[in-house]
Amino acid sequence: MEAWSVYRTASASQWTADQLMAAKGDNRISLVIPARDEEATVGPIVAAIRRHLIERLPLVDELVVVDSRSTDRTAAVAAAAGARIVDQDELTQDLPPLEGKGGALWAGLAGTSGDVIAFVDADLREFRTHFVVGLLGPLLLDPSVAFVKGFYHRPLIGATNVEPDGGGRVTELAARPLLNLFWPELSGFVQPLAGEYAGRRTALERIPIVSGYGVDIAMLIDLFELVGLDALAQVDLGERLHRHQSTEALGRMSAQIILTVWSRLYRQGRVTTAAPPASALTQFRRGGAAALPNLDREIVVSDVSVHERPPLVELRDPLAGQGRVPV
Ligand SMILES: O=c1ccn([C@@H]2O[C@H](COP(=O)(O)OP(=O)(O)O)[C@@H](O)[C@H]2O)c(=O)[nH]1
Ligand SMILES: O=C(O)[C@@H](COP(=O)(O)O)O[C@H]1O[C@H](CO)[C@@H](O)[C@H](O)[C@H]1O
Repeated sequence: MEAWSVYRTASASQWTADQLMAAKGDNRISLVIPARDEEATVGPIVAAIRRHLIERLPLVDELVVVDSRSTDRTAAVAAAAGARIVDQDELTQDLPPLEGKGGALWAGLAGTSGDVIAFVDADLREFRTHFVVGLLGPLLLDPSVAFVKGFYHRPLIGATNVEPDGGGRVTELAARPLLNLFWPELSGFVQPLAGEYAGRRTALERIPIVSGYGVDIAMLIDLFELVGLDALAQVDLGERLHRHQSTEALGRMSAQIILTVWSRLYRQGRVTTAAPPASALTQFRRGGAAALPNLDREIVVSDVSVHERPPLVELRDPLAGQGRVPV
């Protein structure tokens, strides 16, 4: 891990957008922002990318916000700021639905044409475009890199205080331990669940896309299996501020991540089982109607199952997708 980290860890400050413009060549670059109910933050993110990375310098060729079944004005706000809107369900034709963030990312991949695709969350505060420049650097400067994850310090912004590195709770309590135990080669990734990453289409279209919040860890594991650790990299983007979900919501996210990890272990023959794991999560919420005697809590049961779509190349051409990807 240390050897990999030494030569595959970079900093966004190592290059500028102008340098990347010179290195871009014939590469077309798509930027995809998955967004569910992000009207409060998606506009400034889109506006900054359009202003600095499209209008001032045409580094980004395609800027898409995937409207992930939002119930607010996310699509209108993003369109007004200059993004093309893709509805999460418009491209699925007769495919079974793919829920949650994974479905949004699938729509972003299927609905764009760039040779390189970068993904940025829509709930970022104080977004700056060096996030995108940082992610693109290794891909435009090193043909042996297929996929780049961002990493950053992640303050946890509470109602009354800020915990400097308290963010990334599911990363620290679930994803990092699981990866260290079962894929120690990936233990060098500082933020394995980072929502900011970029990759070559030739790789991203040859892995399955997992639904919900399993998508990020599945992508890292599946790309590691497909292209190898040497083709993966990470870039320091400084600090990331975003909207935090409740502990209850992160419990559901964690369950999806654990089920996704289990599915990879099972697929690789590293675990066998007579009884597959359940897919319902029971949680207990203060207040609400007492559901059982002496249980002064509301019982909340959630379906935390994860599903996946086959690699895009296989959906287009059933015979494609064999073997490792030439990066
Ligand atoms: O069903 C979903 C859930 C999330 N997201 C988006 O995926 C990104 C990361 O999700 P979220 O912020 O909920 O995760 P967190 O950062 O809290 O772990 C955000 O841009 C969300 O708007 C989405 O497009 N569809
Ligand atoms: O890293 C994490 O633990 C979670 C939750 O972060 P916080 O504890 O709310 O800062 O956030 C990430 O995980 C999600 C699942 O992979 C990603 O979809 C998010 O983009 C990422 O922010």
